[in-house]
This record gives sequence, C-alpha cells and structure tokens, in this order.
Amino acid sequence: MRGQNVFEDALNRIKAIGADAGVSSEVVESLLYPRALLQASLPVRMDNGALRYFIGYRCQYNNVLGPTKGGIRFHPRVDQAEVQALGLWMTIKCALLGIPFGGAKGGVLVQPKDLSPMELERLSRAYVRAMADFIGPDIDIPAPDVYTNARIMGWMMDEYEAINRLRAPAVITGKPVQLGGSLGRDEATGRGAYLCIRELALKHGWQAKNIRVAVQGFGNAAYHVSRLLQADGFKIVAISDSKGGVYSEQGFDIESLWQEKQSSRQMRAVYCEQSVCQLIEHNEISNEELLALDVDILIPAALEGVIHHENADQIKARTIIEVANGPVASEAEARLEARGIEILPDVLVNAGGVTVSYFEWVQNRSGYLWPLEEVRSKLENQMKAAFARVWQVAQTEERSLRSAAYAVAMRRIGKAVLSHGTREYFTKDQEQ
Ligand SMILES: NC(=O)C1=CN([C@@H]2O[C@H](COP(=O)(O)OP(=O)(O)OC[C@H]3O[C@@H](n4cnc5c(N)ncnc54)[C@H](OP(=O)(O)O)[C@@H]3O)[C@@H](O)[C@H]2O)C=CC1
Ligand SMILES: O=C(O)CCC(=O)C(=O)O
Repeated sequence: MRGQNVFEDALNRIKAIGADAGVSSEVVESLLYPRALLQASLPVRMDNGALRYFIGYRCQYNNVLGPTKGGIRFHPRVDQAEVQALGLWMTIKCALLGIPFGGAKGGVLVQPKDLSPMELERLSRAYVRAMADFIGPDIDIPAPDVYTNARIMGWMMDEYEAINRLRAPAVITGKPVQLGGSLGRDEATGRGAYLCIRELALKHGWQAKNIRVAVQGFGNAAYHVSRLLQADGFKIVAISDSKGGVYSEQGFDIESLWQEKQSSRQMRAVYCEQSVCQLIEHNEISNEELLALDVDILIPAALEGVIHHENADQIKARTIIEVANGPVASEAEARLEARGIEILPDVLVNAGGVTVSYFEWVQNRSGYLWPLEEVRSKLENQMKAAFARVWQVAQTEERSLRSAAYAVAMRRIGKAVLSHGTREYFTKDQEQ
C-alpha cells in the first residue's frame, strides 16, 4: 500500500475503532487532522561540488498529551501521506504507553545509501536548519527511524545547538551515549517487542523451542528482537533485508549473521553494503516468499503495508508480531482475522523505542545517566503494563488486540481533550 492510501487507511482505523469503542466524535475528529506539517527543500552541497535539493517533512500530528515525539526516516519513498500516518500512529502509541508525549514523524525523500558519509552529514544538518524553529525539547522531539541512527541524531543535535547557541540534548533522542543518549536506547525497540512476545507466550503456553519464527528486515529493530528470542530458544528460520532473504529449517545464529553484515560496512560508512543473502549459503527466498512461510510467528520488521489485500490469503503464520509500523493494511487485517490469525499491533509491539526515548529525554532534563539495568527494568515494567491492559480490554470487550490498544489510547486522549476544555466539558461544568 502506497501514497495517500497509507494515511487514509490509518484514518479509517481511527474512525472505525473510535465509533466502536464509544470514543466521543469530537475526540475522534481531533485525531483526523495533523496539527502542523512542515515541508522544506534541503539544499545539500555534494562531494562533486554540485548543489542538490532534497524534500524534507516533519509532521506534528497531535500534541494533546505533550510535546510531539517521533522518528525521522531517510528513505526513497518518504512522502507527506507516510509521515502523517506515522505521526498518527506515534500519537496512539504514546497514549497507549502512558508517555506524556503527542505524536510526530519526519522524513527525507532520499536514497541515503547513495550518499557519502559527508553528504549524509550535510543532509542531516540541512534538515535541522530547515526545522530549527519547528522542533525543540518542549515542542517536538525527533529520534531515529528507518535508515537513520545514533550518529545522525548526534549531527542533528549538534546543528540545533549551534543554531540556538545553547546546550539542548533533550531536543533529540537516540543520540550516541557520549552525547547524552540513554543506555539501552539502541536495543529498546527490539527488547520491547521481545517482552511483548514473552507475555504472549505465557498467555498461550508456548514452549520457545517449538516456535518457528520468520523475520522480515534485518536492521536495528529486527536484530534485537531476533537475538533476544533466539537466546530464549525460539528458532529464527528465516530473515531478510532489502535485497532478499534466507531460509534454514535449522535456524540461524543471529549474532554471527549480524556481525557479518556489520563488517560489510565500508570504512566510515553508515549503511551495510551486503545483504543477508550474499553473506551465507542457505536457501535464498524473496521477501514475498518469507511472508508466506508456514511458521508460528511472522515478524514484519521493515516497512509498512507489506501485508495487503493481494497477499493476505497467502499468509500461513499463526501470529503476526508487528515490529514495523503499519505492516498490515486494514483490508488485509479483516481477512487475516477471519482466518483466526492473531495480530499483536505495532502501537504496542514497537513502543519500547519511544519509551526509552522518553527515559532519555527525562535523563537529559534532570542531568542523570541511568544504569542499563535501570533502563531495562523500567522498560519491562512499562511494556508489561501496556500489554496487560491491552489484553484485558481485548478479553473483556471482545475486541481484537489492535482494537483494544486503540481503544485504550483514544480513551486516554479523550480524557485529556476534555480536561483541556471543550464545549462538552464546559457544558457539564456549567450544569454542576
Ligand atoms: N528504530 C526504532 O527505534 C524504531 C523503529 N520502528 C519501526 O521498525 C521498522 C524498522 O526500523 P529500523 O529497524 O529502525 O530500521 P533500520 O534502518 O535499522 O533497518 C531497516 C531494515 O529493513 C530492511 N528493508 C528495507 N527495505 C526493505 C524491503 N523492501 N523489504 C525487506 N526489508 C527491507 C533494511 O534492509 P538493508 O539492510 O538491506 O538496508 C534493513 O535491514 C520501521 O517500520 C520503523 O518505523 C518502530 C519503532 C522504533
Ligand atoms: O523514539 C522515538 O521517539 C520514536 C521512535 C519511532 O519513530 C517509532 O516508534 O516509530
């Protein structure tokens, strides 16, 4: 699913679940419009002396619960609809986790792998120059997403501080630890997803050694969830990246595969050159084939919309764990549900990243550096509580897990909207 449809699809879910969960129409409506969107052209001097322009976006979707928060993506298919959909999902995610942030997302339309490290740094700094008045520790706080990382966050923070002539580490999270980043932020998205799977395994009585898992994507989020699952005994039988995938019934050693992929990185470069399918000799499979494998758990951990109306009927996994944002389009979801396939939704599964980003922001503002074990234990508490709430609402209200997660989040946003003072609230107040 591409283009405007991603956002339309996201809005349709809000409308359908909002009405079904008894959320007031005023609150649902407040979630249908991004509060602010900045599109900017980013001039970047290339290494050959030429000036190139890139398009950058930042969407502050909703700030009812606090300053807006969300990653920045560098990818060749970034567009306005995508950042809006991602900003909406961030809004739901932060509300579900009880984090005092609204939702945002940013992106640059670029194939970052085509840029040299110096060009990438100039692009990252150009993005912040364009957005400098739009972001801030109490306004909108970016973080990493697809094809951005701690190093890029470091450049961005540095540019923001240079423009404003002050120290402002809390303007961005996911920074290098040496620049005020939090311990444990690098693994947080994968660890949060792993904690959710562990809770789900307890509910279903799964034995890790009997569970076969296929993972689409082999970046930050996919690597950490895969290595943690493998350490518990789950068998990762398939894994892929942008160039294709590999399959082995015996399972893969995730750590050595990751180390090999990392070592294929060119000197000082940000992205890995080689694909998993070039690194090891195993049955090569396409990304489409990976999605259709007969496994217990399918983990899409790359891009949105990969399970859509055309391939939904080919999915054979018993459970889908949405580590990526928006991997299952709503049309596909209805078909999967009708076949009894369980979906643990993105707004819960991948919320570990923003949760530890919140911890980073808190540490930056208070001047602390929490030990790794403290970060991990706080993350575990937060993820378990969110999982338990979603599970309970799903059971008691007979909802899907996604519908339950959205209902919890939208009701929390609703309470905040009313507390801000709407007509409804005002009228009630007058009556008392
Ligand atoms: N990083 C974070 O903290 C968070 C990330 N997420 C979500 O998790 C997902 C992955 O993000 P993250 O791990 O950070 O990103 P990374 O940039 O670290 O990794 C992206 C991975 O996806 C692969 N990929 C890219 N395009 C495709 C494709 N068409 N088919 C299959 N694989 C592909 C890349 O392949 P290659 O290696 O070949 O480039 C890479 O392995 C995204 O949906 C993101 O929004 C959600 C919450 C937080
Ligand atoms: O860490 C953050 O602030 C945001 C992470 C993110 O972009 C996401 O959860 O999709």
